Amino acid sequence: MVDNAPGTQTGTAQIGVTGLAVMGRNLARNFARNGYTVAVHNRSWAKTASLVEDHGDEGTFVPSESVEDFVASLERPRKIVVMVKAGAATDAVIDELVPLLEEGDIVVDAGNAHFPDTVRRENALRAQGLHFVGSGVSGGEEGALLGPSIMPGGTRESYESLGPILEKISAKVDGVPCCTYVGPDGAGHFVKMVHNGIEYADMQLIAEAYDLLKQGLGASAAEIGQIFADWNTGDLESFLIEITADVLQHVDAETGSAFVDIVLDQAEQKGTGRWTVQNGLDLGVPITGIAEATFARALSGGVPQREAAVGTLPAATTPWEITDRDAFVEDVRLALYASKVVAYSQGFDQIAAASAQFGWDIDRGAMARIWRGGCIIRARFLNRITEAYERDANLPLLLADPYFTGAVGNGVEAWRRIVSGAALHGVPTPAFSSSLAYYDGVRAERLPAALIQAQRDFFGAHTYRRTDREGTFHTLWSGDRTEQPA
Ligand SMILES: NC(=O)C1=CN([C@@H]2O[C@H](COP(=O)(O)OP(=O)(O)OC[C@H]3O[C@@H](n4cnc5c(N)ncnc54)[C@H](OP(=O)(O)O)[C@@H]3O)[C@@H](O)[C@H]2O)C=CC1
Ligand SMILES: O=C(CO)[C@H](O)[C@H](O)COP(=O)(O)O
Repeated sequence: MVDNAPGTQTGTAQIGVTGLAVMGRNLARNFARNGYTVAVHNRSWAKTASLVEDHGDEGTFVPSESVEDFVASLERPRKIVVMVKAGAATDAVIDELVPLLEEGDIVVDAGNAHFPDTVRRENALRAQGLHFVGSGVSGGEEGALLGPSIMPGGTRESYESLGPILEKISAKVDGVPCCTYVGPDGAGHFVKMVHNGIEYADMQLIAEAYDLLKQGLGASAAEIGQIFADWNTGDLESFLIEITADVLQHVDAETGSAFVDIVLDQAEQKGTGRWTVQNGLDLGVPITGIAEATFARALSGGVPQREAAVGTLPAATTPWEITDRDAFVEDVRLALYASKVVAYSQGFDQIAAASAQFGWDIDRGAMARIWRGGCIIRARFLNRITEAYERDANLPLLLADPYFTGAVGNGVEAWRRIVSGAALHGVPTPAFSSSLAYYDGVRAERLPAALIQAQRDFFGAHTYRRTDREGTFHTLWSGDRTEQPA
């Protein structure tokens, strides 16, 4: 049902959506299907018109051609979801909206904004008496329509009126909404950024598992697709494993080849993975799985370097002769699971570090809970992560939770066989390998970092601490080599 023609002003809409490309269009439909009267607007009229024409019967839409009419069509306090391209487009839309709004109105940026932008925008709107909610939304086109995972930040006060609406349209797992208040200003977009970083790691690990099965067993895409389908019935059950099985079994209509074999092997990105890695460096949190996944995309797209290397750099490997196919498949599965736990453990460390740095007080168990459904990284094992943080909300390392210690410990020998086999036989596994190196690093009783500290003190008088007493020291390396308190 369409409540008004463009240009009329009823002020009856309970929520508004501006930006009606794939995500905004489906979010608007989701609100309408859940019984809300939805004001809809897009910079160019065609998208608004086609939404109303194609889906006007799904609920009550109030379409507007101008921003002024759009704002006027909303009941107060207004709740406006902005779903446009991240960056300058979002600022442009906010700048247009703000002069038309009144104290207490809520602007929700549901795009993939970079969290420092969200902090800036929240400050600016708060100074004008408005609420600004930077909210992560994950689930793609289908999730937006059927129930995404929603990660709203901003003020708690804004969540009191906005939260119930967002919870209603979100995915549900065991009746629990995949939406909760994340924390002040940029917290929601930060959590969405880390979600995407983990998404990169998960996808890279799956791609490496596929490559291992392809190169190790010489298996076809369809055969590997069947292995992934089998894995999806166990601990690895997840949206990404499920779609991987589907993609690998898909045949290109034009050539009759496996679809994956005709796709150019250069992975692109819009940038959320890169932001996650940049932030990991800023916070000093080793998110090696996410970083390797991001760099692996960069390597795949490094055409001049790849052209210079292919056929030039010696492989110097012997063929990987696998005698027990089933045992190899099981080793890859265990290595994938263990590497995946490392990537999530590192991502949750990053959330904890940012939460402490920015005073966000993010509940990591709640984040795992709202990622169980609706989003791209939804997976059975997120239940286990939720349980781990319920056991200990301040868990310093997810890997050290007894469940994960056991699960990863169970696969560690398989993991070593796979990573060493891949190195011996020249199969690139950056995320599997770096995750195992992280595991061995974080569990080591003593690290060679001691030598780095000694070197730093030698060449730059950077000082060091001792294992046997408190204090900071410097050795007179170019003098008599006595030690002095620093
Ligand atoms: N696609 C996905 O799977 C997901 C996307 N997101 C995020 O959601 C947001 C929307 O994504 P998506 O639906 O894919 O659409 P796009 O990111 O392709 O953005 C297109 C929309 O932005 C509008 N727009 C662009 N520039 C401006 C501007 N200067 N002023 C006003 N409007 C502008 C367009 O209007 P017009 O029609 O007039 O050009 C259109 O409505 C993005 O921030 C994206 O990162 C989040 C999760 C998943
Ligand atoms: O936000 C998302 C899902 O939650 C998008 O799917 C994500 O932006 C895709 O990222 P990229 O294009 O960098 O692979």
